[in-house]
Amino acid sequence: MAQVDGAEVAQHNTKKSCWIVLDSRVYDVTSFLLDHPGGAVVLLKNAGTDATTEFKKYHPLTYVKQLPAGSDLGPINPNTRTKLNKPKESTRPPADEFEAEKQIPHVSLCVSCPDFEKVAKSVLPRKSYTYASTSANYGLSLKGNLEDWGRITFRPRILRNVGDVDARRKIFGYSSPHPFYISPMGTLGAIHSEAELDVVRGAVRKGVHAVVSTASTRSTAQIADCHKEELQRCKGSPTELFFQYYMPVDRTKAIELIHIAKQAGYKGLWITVDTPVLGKRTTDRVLQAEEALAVGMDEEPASTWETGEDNAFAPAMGGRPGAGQLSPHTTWEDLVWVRKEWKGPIVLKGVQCAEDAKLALEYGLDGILLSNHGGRQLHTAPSSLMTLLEIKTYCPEVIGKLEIFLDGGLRDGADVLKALCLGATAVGVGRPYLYALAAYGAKGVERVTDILAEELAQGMRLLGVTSLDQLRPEMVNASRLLNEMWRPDSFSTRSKL
Ligand code: HEM
Ligand SMILES: Cc1cc2nc3c(=O)[nH]c(=O)nc-3n(C[C@H](O)[C@H](O)[C@H](O)COP(=O)(O)O)c2cc1C
Repeated sequence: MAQVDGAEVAQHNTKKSCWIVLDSRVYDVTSFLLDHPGGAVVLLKNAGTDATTEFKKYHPLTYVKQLPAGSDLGPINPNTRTKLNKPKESTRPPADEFEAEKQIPHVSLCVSCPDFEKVAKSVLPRKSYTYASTSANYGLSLKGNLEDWGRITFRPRILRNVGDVDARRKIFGYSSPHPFYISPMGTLGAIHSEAELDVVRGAVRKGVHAVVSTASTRSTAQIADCHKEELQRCKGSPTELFFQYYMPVDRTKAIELIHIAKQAGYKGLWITVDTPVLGKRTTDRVLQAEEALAVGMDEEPASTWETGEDNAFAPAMGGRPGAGQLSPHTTWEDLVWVRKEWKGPIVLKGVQCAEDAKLALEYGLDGILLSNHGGRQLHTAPSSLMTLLEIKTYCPEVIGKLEIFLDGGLRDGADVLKALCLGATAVGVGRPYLYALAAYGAKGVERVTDILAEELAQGMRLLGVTSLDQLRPEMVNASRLLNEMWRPDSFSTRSKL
């Protein structure tokens, strides 16, 4: 294929004709503009430029294979690179690229989880911070998640010899010094240049387990390799990786993804079930509209999958579902074929009522994660604590038979303790790890783990226990939440519970 001149590429910088250079090849992405799950604006901002660096923040280079046939126009003539346009800089690069440590507080000054958000906000590009912090509609699910932990109080016991405490917990037989794990979060390349790799490094150094997102920036195999390498360095670390699964629409791809996760050695499949379509990420929408206007477009039209039609796929950064990752058609019956493909433990991520917890047991699942996706999906969804109380009230048998996980709004070791008192196996922590990654990379991930572990151990002592097995429901007062818990009433059809 003939080489393409940089000056010619530079001229194709509009929505009528948009060319970009990726990894030394020129691509005509005009017909792809409205199909790009990340939106047309980001491509237009990079029109006529070498977008490789920007592209690699979000995608593996293999993504270019998804472009329509005929998009590859050939290699760029290396002598004409200087004639390319320069990318339009509208945001600061991620923190690690501008020597963040010189400009931000020392990591030891972050002493509680909420401290990391303040630092992250000051170093992240606005788009990335918006992506991380956004929640559904006008934010009540997120607010409920954060507040409900404070609405349960402890009933501590005294004089119990609490000199030594042991906070070890097993998730499906895999032991960790910590009863919490790192929740899966997609597109971490927008947060830190090392993305999921630094999450894994930090996790291994502290022995905390992690669940890796389908929508990760780095490939499943890269992340698994990084895990192995870090384990070599930190001999004896018990950290295991589990895989968060967004089910692709296409069955062949869906099975292929399960096999990729199996091949990479992930120990469990966390199937996300609270996202048949993407929630309304309001602040993201505002930002997208602003960006569209900045490059001379009216508000960007929603793609067909964004409006929840047939080919709805996985949520990605910025409130747009990403092609090929998420099926809105999934039903309980799909779990039957998934089980044939995946022999290890399976967890349903996003159970939000007692009826579904019971169904999960009937369908032979191994665990359930009570979660409303960090308040990013259904507006005014129940907090995971509320769902746990429902389960304890209406189908307590589920608790001994399935491993029970909770996530959403956990910001303190004491929150972890409350969940465990009420019967949780372990809990997931999301944004605090993401914000810490943004500001401090792997060091931040380590620091969050240390903070939670210290708060937890201290909480155990002050509560009067020395091991997690001693935690009991009567050690907390959940009356306020119980008062508000759902009850079958005359409006309900006969409950199956
Ligand atoms: C060349 C072919 C490209 C393909 C096939 C592609 C594909 C995708 C897909 C599938 C997603 C959804 C999330 C994911 O799966 O990771 C996405 C999101 C995104 N892409 Fe691309 N992409 C391409 C080019 C680019 C380029 C050149 C840039 C930047 C220079 C870019 C920036 C982004 C961003 C920022 C998002 C997330 C944005 C949001 O959700 O608001 N992409 N892209
Ligand atoms: C930025 C961000 C990205 C996320 N990406 C995913 C994802 O790819 N898959 C998924 O199942 N959950 C995803 N979640 C939800 C988390 O796994 C988890 O349920 C939630 O963050 C827990 O709440 P917390 O952030 O308040 O701790 C994401 C959450 C955030 C904040």
